[in-house]
Amino acid sequence: MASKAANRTLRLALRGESILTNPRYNKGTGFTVSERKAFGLVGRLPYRVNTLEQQCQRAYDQLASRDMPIRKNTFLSSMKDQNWVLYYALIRRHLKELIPIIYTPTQAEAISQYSHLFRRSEGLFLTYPNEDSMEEDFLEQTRGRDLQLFVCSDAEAILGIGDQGVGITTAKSALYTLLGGIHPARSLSVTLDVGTDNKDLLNDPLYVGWARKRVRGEDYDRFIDKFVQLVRKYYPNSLLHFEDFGVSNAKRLLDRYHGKHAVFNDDIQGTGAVSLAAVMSAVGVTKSRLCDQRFVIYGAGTAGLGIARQLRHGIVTIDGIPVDQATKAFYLLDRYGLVKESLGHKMRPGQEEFVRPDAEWSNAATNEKGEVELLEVVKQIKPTVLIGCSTRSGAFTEEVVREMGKHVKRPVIMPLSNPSNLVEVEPKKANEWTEGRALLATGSPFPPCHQPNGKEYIIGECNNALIYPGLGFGSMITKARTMTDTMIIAGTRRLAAMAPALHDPDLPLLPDFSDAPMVNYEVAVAVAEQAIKEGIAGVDWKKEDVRARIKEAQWVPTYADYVYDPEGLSA
Ligand SMILES: NC(=O)C1=CN([C@@H]2O[C@H](COP(=O)(O)OP(=O)(O)OC[C@H]3O[C@@H](n4cnc5c(N)ncnc54)[C@H](O)[C@@H]3O)[C@@H](O)[C@H]2O)C=CC1
Ligand SMILES: CC(=O)C(=O)O
Ligand SMILES: [Mg+2]
Repeated sequence: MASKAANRTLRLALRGESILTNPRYNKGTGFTVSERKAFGLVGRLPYRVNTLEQQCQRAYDQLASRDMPIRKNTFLSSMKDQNWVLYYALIRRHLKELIPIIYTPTQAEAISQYSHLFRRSEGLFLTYPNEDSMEEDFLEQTRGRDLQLFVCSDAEAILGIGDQGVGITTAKSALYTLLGGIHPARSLSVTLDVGTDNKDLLNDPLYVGWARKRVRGEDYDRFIDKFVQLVRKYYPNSLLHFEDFGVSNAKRLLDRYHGKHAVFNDDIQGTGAVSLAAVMSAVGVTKSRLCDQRFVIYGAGTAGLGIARQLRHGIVTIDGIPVDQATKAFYLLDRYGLVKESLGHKMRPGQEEFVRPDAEWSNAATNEKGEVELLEVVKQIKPTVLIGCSTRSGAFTEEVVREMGKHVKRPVIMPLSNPSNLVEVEPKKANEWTEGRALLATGSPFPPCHQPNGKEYIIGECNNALIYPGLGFGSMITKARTMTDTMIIAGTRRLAAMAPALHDPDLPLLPDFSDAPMVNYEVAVAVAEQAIKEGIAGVDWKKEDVRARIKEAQWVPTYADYVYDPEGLSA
């Protein structure tokens, strides 16, 4: 891979053990003969110098000898603690195979066992009882660092596995580097530990987080705000990425800080964007428009509402339909069935935007609690698009899917819940129940299905990782003061334009994850161009220079040449 990084020379003040134990600079057997002499490593390493390629081969063989995905996950996480270049170079060489190991689905298991698998911590931990020393703790980990990205989580709604106390941000940061090209030293994962309501963790004597009930209300807001203000004070041009916050906080926090700092909620905006791209690709296949669709969204929480808003925004901006009219295309369901007026206080903030009038449902069949369930909504509405983000495994039953397939030639079915075992319907079944007509996309990777004509149908992976690293990089690189909806739409359109299904309806709705670095690069370019166009960028680049600037700024996992210099870098 040709890049500036390949030819860099770094002047380092570290020697001996201190360079070998620093994952940012360690090369292991990759240190050259002259580097070994300069850095006091001749007697500390076996004789043979390996190329990065050879190191990757050895690491891959070691990885392959581990049979269970979770064992591969822990192996890779140790490797990240030892040698960043090797870790990222190895995964880049086997992207499609290894992303499911370091991300969904295996990372869900790693997070749920975090306290038991614990070896070494990564990133910054800000814990509620240490609130008074937060600034000191923050500065201790960040002082002198050129940070551009903070990925934070309070771990209340990790993927679909719920409250995990501590978790996810390191995986999301790693994907920023792998797929977006962000220098791993420029991002920091931050755990905001405000306790947990997960009884298993509270009762686990090995739990490493703060074993108290979650702090909520004003105390919670003050704690989070203190952190956000530190980011704003010390890193005013950084991007603050929120991940897997609980449904009562995710949108609220995004709204609170939007416009004040460049903030991004991945579950709301990233998921909304990738889902809109998938649906744009599907309407390309069905030769219809976004505004022709009837959308049923099952699970109206953080992701479900984010998707509904983003799809609506797409209808408004792409098809030019007024927002009130666009809203009418959406039918949301949550724990209490269809979101309709009479739900009253059961409705959570945000759902009221999409509430259906009761009168529309006066003749609908209800369950014993008076709720209109999914099957009935599908019967009445005959949706063209069915999206799941409910964490309820198997919710798209055979009856539901067959009913949908009765009325629509190419039903678009997107069961997005992660990890894989929580998927609303296995793509293989949805494919079978619609005789191969369904246009499918899932949140986690699934094997291809077989069509009745014997052809393979590859399942597009509708995961925010296909777009958030590019959205984030495009915003950061241009020092955008805020992440605007129009920047997100620009990135989404660029992603949708790369959909394989646009060229052949038998191909997947979204690009393959093995192309995710290229896809995210294109997204970053689109976002950066838009930020410059809107006048909110902190750089004054010409549009025609954006591609080269981004390429040049991307970190690639190759070894730099090192020169010993007592005045050089030491961290
Ligand atoms: N593919 C992707 O890129 C993404 C997928 N997700 C997945 O979506 C799922 C939901 O995530 P969030 O929205 O963050 O969680 P959330 O907790 O905010 O939302 C889940 C919603 O589903 C509802 N729900 C639960 N059981 C239900 C049932 N039986 N019937 C109907 N609704 C039910 C809940 O009341 C809640 O409103 C998770 O599995 C997550 O991994 C989330 C973000 C991105
Ligand atoms: C992919 C993701 O962000 C989630 O499942 O929460
Ligand atoms: Mg998430």
